Amino acid sequence: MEATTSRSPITPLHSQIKNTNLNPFFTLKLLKRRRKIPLHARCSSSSSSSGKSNNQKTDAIELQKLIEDYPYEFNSKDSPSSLPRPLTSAQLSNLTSEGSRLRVAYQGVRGAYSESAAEKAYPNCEAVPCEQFDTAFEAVEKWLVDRAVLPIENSLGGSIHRNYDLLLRHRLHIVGEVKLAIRHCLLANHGVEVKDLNRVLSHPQALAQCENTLTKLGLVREAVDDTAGAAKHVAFHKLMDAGAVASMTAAKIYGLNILAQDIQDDSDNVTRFLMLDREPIIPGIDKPFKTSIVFSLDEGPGMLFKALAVFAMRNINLTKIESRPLQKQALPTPDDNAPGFPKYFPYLFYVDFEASMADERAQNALGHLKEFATFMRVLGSYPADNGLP
Ligand SMILES: O=C(O)C(=O)C[C@]1(C(=O)O)C=C[C@@H](O)C=C1
Repeated sequence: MEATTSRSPITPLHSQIKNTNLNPFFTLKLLKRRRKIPLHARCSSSSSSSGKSNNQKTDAIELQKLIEDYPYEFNSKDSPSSLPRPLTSAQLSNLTSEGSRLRVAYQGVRGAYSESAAEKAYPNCEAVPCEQFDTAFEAVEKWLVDRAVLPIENSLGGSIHRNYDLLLRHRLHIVGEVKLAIRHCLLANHGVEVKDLNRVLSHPQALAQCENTLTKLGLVREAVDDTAGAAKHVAFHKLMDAGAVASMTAAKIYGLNILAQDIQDDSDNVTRFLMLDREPIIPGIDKPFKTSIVFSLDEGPGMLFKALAVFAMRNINLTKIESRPLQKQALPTPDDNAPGFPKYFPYLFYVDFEASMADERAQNALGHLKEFATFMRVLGSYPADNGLP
């Protein structure tokens, strides 16, 4: 799988994509151009005062190239020479063939477990690094990428709450899940031994998954955005007193030494990732499906019992239940004041159950739940990953 998967040479997508308000067609093409011109490099060179005229010239050339390549996107004000020209079928077929390789957003930098999960979920995809979870959601929403693959729970560390909140705030659909065995290593620069270490850097989930080992070693934990980012930092700054908890892949990429392998507290350390898309998939009954929903209830004795009974009475197995305090900023803005949206009950319940939305039992169960739930949304109905991680 490694050999067939190429990485995006662009620097991680960051929150600047908030300002991208282009139409999807143009954004897709602009992104292809960005692959050749790293975003950060372009920003920093044009902001430096020296060589300003050179930059202006480069910008002009860039704009001219854009006008030539994408005439349909510019009106006569932008391009004095011509009115927009319709797309030719050659341009369209080019786009289709180039676009056939799926671009998949993940959070972190190269070597993160999420990158491996993206590659497992979509073999031969182009994995696109994003700085934050929110950025990955937005990248899909704004058509910068085709899908996102994000962690949702780990067998040792539990739920990734941030992603539960983001699932509600954004309008993406869960179209699949993928489970990945997480095997952590303790990494350090060459020449550094375990006894030299005072501190260790990693993602908070990874630090939590290695709690016993790190406590035994007496290392101070420092949380960073992702495991591979920790490895990169240790290597880049040539730290001699700090190690990183990350994957073997990260060790190879950043040229670090592996001081210890499999340092997670339990050998069965598995993270479940969700595959997200702009459109839902059509649920089937040809293979085992799972459905994820979120709902809220009125306050009162036995309300949750009553809600869960709609599944039990139809012999539907629940695989996960998560309750999250209702946060104003986690609400999907357009529905904020929609009738029936929870105003008083302070919790949202996220439930995964083993049935497809094409299954009559699931439809009846949700119809029943809707009769008394104050809010309900189906987050996705998708094939279950029942294979070995
Ligand atoms: O830091 C990484 O490498 C990630 O991919 C993130 C992440 C997470 O968020 O849980 C993914 C899998 C592991 O459980 C540890 C960290």
